[in-house]
Amino acid sequence: MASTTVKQNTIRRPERPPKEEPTKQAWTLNVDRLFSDKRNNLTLGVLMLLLSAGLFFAFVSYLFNGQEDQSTIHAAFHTPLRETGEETRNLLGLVGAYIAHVFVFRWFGLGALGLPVIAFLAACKVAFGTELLPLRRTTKAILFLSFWVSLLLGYIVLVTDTVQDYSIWCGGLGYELNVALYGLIGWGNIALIGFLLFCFIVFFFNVTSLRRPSWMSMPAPSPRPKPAAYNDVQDSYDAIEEDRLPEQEPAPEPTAETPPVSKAAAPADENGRELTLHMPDRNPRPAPKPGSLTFTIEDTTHVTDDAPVTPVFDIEPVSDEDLLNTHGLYDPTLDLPRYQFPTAELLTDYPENQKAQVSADELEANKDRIVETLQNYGITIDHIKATIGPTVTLYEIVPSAGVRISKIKSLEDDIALNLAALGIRIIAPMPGKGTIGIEVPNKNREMVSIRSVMTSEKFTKNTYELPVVLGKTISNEIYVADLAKMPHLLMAGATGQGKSVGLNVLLTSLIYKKHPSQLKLVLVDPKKVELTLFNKLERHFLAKLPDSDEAIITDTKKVVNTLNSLCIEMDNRYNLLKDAGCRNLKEYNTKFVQRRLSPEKGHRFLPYIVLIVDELADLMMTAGKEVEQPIARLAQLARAIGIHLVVATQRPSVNVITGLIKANFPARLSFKVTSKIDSRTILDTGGAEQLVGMGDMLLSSNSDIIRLQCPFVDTNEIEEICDFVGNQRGYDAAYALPEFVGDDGGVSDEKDVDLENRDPMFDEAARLVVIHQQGSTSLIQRRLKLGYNRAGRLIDQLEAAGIVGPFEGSKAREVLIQDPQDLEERLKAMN
Ligand SMILES: Nc1ncnc2c1ncn2[C@@H]1O[C@H](COP(=O)(O)OP(=O)(O)OP(=O)(O)O)[C@@H](O)[C@H]1O
Repeated sequence: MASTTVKQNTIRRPERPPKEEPTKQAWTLNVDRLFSDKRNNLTLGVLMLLLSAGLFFAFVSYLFNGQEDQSTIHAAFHTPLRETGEETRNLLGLVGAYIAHVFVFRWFGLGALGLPVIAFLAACKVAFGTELLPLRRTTKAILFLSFWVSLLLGYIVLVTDTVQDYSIWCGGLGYELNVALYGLIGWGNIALIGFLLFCFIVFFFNVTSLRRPSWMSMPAPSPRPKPAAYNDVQDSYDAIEEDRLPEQEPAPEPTAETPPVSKAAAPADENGRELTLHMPDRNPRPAPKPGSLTFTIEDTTHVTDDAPVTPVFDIEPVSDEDLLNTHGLYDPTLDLPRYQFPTAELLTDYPENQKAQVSADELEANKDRIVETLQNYGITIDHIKATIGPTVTLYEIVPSAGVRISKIKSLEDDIALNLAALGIRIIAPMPGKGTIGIEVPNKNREMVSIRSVMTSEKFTKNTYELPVVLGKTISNEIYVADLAKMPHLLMAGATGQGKSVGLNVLLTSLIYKKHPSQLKLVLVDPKKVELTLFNKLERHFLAKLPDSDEAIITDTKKVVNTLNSLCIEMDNRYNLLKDAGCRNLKEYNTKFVQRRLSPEKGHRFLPYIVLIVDELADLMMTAGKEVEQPIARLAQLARAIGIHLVVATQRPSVNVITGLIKANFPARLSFKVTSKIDSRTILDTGGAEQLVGMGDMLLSSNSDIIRLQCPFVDTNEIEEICDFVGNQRGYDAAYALPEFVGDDGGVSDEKDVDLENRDPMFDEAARLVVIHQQGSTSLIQRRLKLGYNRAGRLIDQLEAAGIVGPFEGSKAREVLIQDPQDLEERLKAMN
């Protein structure tokens, strides 16, 4: 018998991470929570309202009584406060007088009145969540004007030598600056003050050119009634507004120097830059809100009384840089600016004693048995080392020189028998190391809580595109993968081994890391009960077919339609990427964020779409090829455009995981399966049948196989998370996938459309598609702010009226009328 020499037994216990200190992140979360409580907002808002009113009265009162109060304020520090207070004439007493003295007398004079206005607007926003005027922009304007008014009044006070009487009106700032400048440039002061105002207008309103206004060169045309059609066109063009930009940046009110221009549609030129169409407007009305609106003064010399009233389009390109300078980077999260990410507190904090408890005796006994067993088969060992994982302990052995690895592998069953434990897995050799690994399940295993992984730095600081926590490795490291890189995941496992928990963990990771504007989930659940809790995320994270009532797809027929609809979405996205000259979604979105892609050309921020199928076997049984083909197609092509698939099954047999599907899912994950054959089907190797269940799993990616313990997330934790997200303000509806007309038909036939009973928005929709030369439902939906169904009905009516062509799959419908004037005639005839 060969002698066994164990030179050194190293038993390493993984270090416990120190208990986490309350971090800065936790503090931020608390502050976020504070402001997510509407009662706090209301209280703070009302306090701010009172403050703004107080400032206003104090300032106005000071403008009139300030001079008398000045002596009281100076005396306040030398005489008892009560007496001084009684002498104060300010409506808000001594405190009001003092604050006003600083803001009005020392700084801005009359301009200080801007301050209570800013406070009032901010208070309305905090208390009622509404912006009477866009806060940031108005604040900038008011601050400038406060300073400028102080400067102008300072100049007037200086040149009229009335500082004794009127110094309060200009404030110290305006006066002193004028005094300083007067010594240097004398009368040039006023030119400088005027120039300051000019600079402000140029930058604030993004003025790029000064054109000669029409009233300088020709007499004003005599008033003449406009034909009805012209008015209609005008109204509906005005209704067609930029979707988002105006919400952030409102229009300047028209001034005397800037006759209002009505903004027609804004298509893009060949270079993808935005074009603004201006129409002469004879009835001055408030200017439309700007998206790409430029400060342009129209020359209407070509419009004479006799000329037919045809809208004249003046095309003014707005460069990407202008847009970027005016609006900054596009921020998709502004769709839901108040969205709060779910917090760690929603997850259960399990006590420490749930950690793996492997005693020294257990380790020693296992080691002795391994050594003994191997000895029985004539295998000698140089060295053995144990690493305790959450579920299993890995014994790494270095066999003596000359021992064949295949020999050890063939003894797998015997060693397992000797160790009297299920789930022995032998890894011979350990990849990248010259050792052989024997994994032995722990008697008491550790339950890896989802909270422990979600709060780990590895996850919180992770910057992957789609980070998913998969579990803990054998050496207790948290394993986070990037679903975007995987790029799809196939999951298998016999029933009750942890698949559903695994899917929940994956979804939780994504929801914890992504804003609803960045991620959409398509959930397919033929078992009908597994994913129901996620229903509450419908208006935040879910995507569905336009005509579908349920956000979670359970019906096989609908699954087929959804998969095909995703294929259309994929094709649409490829077209957008091609048009933008980008290779993948990340590049495309970066370009869009930098405002280098025009929404008018159909470009939009593209969220990631993750399709989750819980139970492929069911679908393959009922729909076979109808399901297999779109899944394979998506898996093959969709990686670059941000559509990722996670497909789970409890039956990893070859008629479910077909060659076609398998070939396109490089990353595969297996929980415990019932046979070695199943393990081979999913992982191309045995081992998964040896797992010990309850989330014990093997991940195969890039030809490596890693054993992981999946974290545990309970149903009530999922419920808490979904409530937390679902109770926040979301989108109006789930993300609409493109319509797909299956065999059963999805869009109504032309003959069903009753043109006598047209939608009230019919004319507007017609003008929109003609101006854009794009017959797309989503264009109508976006621009006219309609639901998908109504926009779909409108496009059917437009088709029936011969304005757009028939449905063409992923492409927008052809528009059959090119000239807006022809359209007006057609509409008139219809009316
Ligand atoms: N990661 C885990 N940690 C601890 N226990 C787990 C883990 N995953 C699953 N379990 C236990 O196993 C049970 C079954 O898990 P799960 O429902 O996920 O199985 P499944 O594979 O989805 O089964 P089915 O296919 O029948 O739906 C859970 O109720 C839980 O008690």
